Order: sequence, then C-alpha cells, then structure tokens
Amino acid sequence: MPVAIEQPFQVIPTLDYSLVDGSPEERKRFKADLLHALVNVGFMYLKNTPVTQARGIFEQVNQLLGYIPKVFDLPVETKMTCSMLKSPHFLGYSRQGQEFTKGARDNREQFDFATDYACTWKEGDMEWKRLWGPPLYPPEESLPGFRKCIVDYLNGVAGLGFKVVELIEECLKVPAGSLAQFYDEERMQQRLKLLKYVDASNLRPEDGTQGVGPHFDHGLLTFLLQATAHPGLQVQNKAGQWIDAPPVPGTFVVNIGKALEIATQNVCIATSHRVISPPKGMGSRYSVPYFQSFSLAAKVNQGIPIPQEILDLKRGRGETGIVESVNYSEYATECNGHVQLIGRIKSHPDVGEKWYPELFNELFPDGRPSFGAAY
Ligand SMILES: O=C(O)CCC(=O)C(=O)O
Ligand SMILES: [Fe+2]
Repeated sequence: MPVAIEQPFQVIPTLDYSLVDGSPEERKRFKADLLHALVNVGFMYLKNTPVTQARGIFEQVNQLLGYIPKVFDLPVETKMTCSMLKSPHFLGYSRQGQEFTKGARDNREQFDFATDYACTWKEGDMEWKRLWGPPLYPPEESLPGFRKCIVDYLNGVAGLGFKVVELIEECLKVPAGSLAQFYDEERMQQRLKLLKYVDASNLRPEDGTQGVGPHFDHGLLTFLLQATAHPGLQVQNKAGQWIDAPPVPGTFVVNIGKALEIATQNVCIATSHRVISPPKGMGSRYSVPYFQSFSLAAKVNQGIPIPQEILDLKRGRGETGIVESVNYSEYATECNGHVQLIGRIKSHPDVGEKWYPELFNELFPDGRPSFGAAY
C-alpha cells in the first residue's frame, strides 16, 4: 500500500500533558499526537505540565522569571566570579560573543548551570568523564535565593523529562526501559542555560543578527522555557523553510536531540533551529533551555529494537531536505560523552583550549578560530 507522504510542517503541534492522566481515550489521543510530533516535526509545545500549570512547582517558574533579569544585571565583575573559563565542566558564565555556532559568533550572554555532581575524573581517565562536575554560581549574597531557585527548577523539569521519556517508549511500542538503559544507574548530571539575547540596538553592524545559529541539540530532549514575549526562535522544516515558534505562556517548547534520534534508528527526528536577535527597541529576549542527557558513557549508534510498524512511519515522512545545521556525525563511532565534549569545545573554544589542549589542537590545528571553523 502506498504510504501518504507528510507535508512539511507549517505549525508546531501543541500537546496537552493533562491528557496523560485522563481517560484511556484521552491518553490514547495524547500518544497519537506525541508520535506525530516525534516522527514528523521533532518539536512540540507542551502545555498543562505539572511544572507549568498552577500546581506542582509553578511557583519556581515564577521565581525563576523574576530572577533572570536580575542575574544578568549583576555587575560584570560579579558575573565573572563564576566565569566558564574556570570550569573544565563548561559550567558558569559566558560573556556575549564568546560562543560560536557553525563558525559564526552568537549574540547571546549566558549562564550554564547543572544539577550538583562531584567530578569523578582523575588523571589518566577518558577526558569526557570530566564533563560532569560541580556548577559555578554567582556569590549567594549577590542574589540571595537564586541558587536554590535554579536547583528546584532543575529538579522539577528533570522529573517531567524522565516521565516524557517513558511516554516516548510507550508511543514507540518498545519495552519500558528501552531508552532508560542509556542512563547511569546512580546519579546523572542534567544542565540548563539562562540566555539573554540583546536587541539589535545593542549590537554593532558587524555583529549581525545571529542570536544562535542553526543547530541540532545534541542530547535526549530539550525543554525550553521562553521567558519573555519576544519572537525569534525558528524551526526548519524538511523543505528548508524557517517556521516561527513564538512564545506561548504556560508551555514548554520540547524538542528532540541527536542522541535520541540515533537511539531510535531515526524514527524520532532532531530538527534544526535558530534564534534571530530581537529587532531594535524590543529589549532583551530571555530563555531557559533544559537539556536532558543520556549517560556520558552511552553509545547510542546501534539504536534500540523498534517494531516494524513504527519503523515504517519513516517512509511516510519522506526525505528531509536541506538542513543548515551542525551534524554530530561523531555519534556513529563515539560515546555520548566524547561527542558532547567535541561540541562543547567547538562552542566555547577559549574554555576548550584551556582545559583540553590536546583535543583542542586536533579540532583546531590552526589555533583559536575567529570565524568559519567552529560549529
Ligand atoms: O533561546 C532559545 O529559544 C533556543 C536556544 C537553543 O536552541 C539552544 O541553546 O540550544
Ligand atoms: Fe537548541
């Protein structure tokens, strides 16, 4: 029987998480919507989650929204006390213009935070083991309560993330735990970024308008909180068109990372996305992506066994078109940690050069890039 080819998506589907705990019919509808989003879009809005609705840790989201402008407004010397240059784990503060995507400078300022984790790496171990380690925060007295707010928020979103992975297993009709086999048995470290994109009146003409360039997320799933009303996030469909993903209050934008794509034999798709700097006079855009990850040691290239009826959905999707993005081809041979380490060094070459000089030299034999070499 011929398979209907999906048209390139023009809108990002919205899923109602409250249906998960609804009647059997409602749960079935949720799973059908989720399967469509996983296979054909790679992006979705998720509303009515325990984190974003008026129960659960909703208060933490409100608190976080209040703290975000304040942490960026701290004096630069205070922010630099937790500079990412001090961290072999690529955690901490990065000034605007320190990060690259596909070789071009990103016009965004950011803090990378993570769940607490004691680094277990020691001299002689694989270098990627050093990626997970203690986060750096601004001094408590500079913004009392901020650290606790981030930790509570991280724990809340992480809980939601693990539940969504279980739902994905159900949708793909694979045994429970098929994806969870790529977790560590003990604790794992999960990360988020606080991002500030200044508007064009704060940029020089030569800075361009790249908030963040076209890229795939590397990991399992990303849960993005768009913290202001600014447009700017765009998602690329298989025809190569850039589709707007404007903020919708009370939702997360959830997207699939490359590791999940490969682990599911490309049934779930990672979709390229980018952010355009806000136009002049619109003020700064803030956002908070949470990146859920597999174990650093996980090798996902084999992919999990998936029933044929689900694999067949790939045919209905048709070929993907032009994709302007980084590709993470290293997953074919390397473990998750090594792929992530390469990505981090390419995104933050100054941090990579300091802490991973050998790998840095392999990736950048001509020295620190200005433009055109990095992701
Ligand atoms: O700021 C956003 O809306 C998206 C950020 C993003 O895609 C990323 O940091 O991976
Ligand atoms: Fe992203």
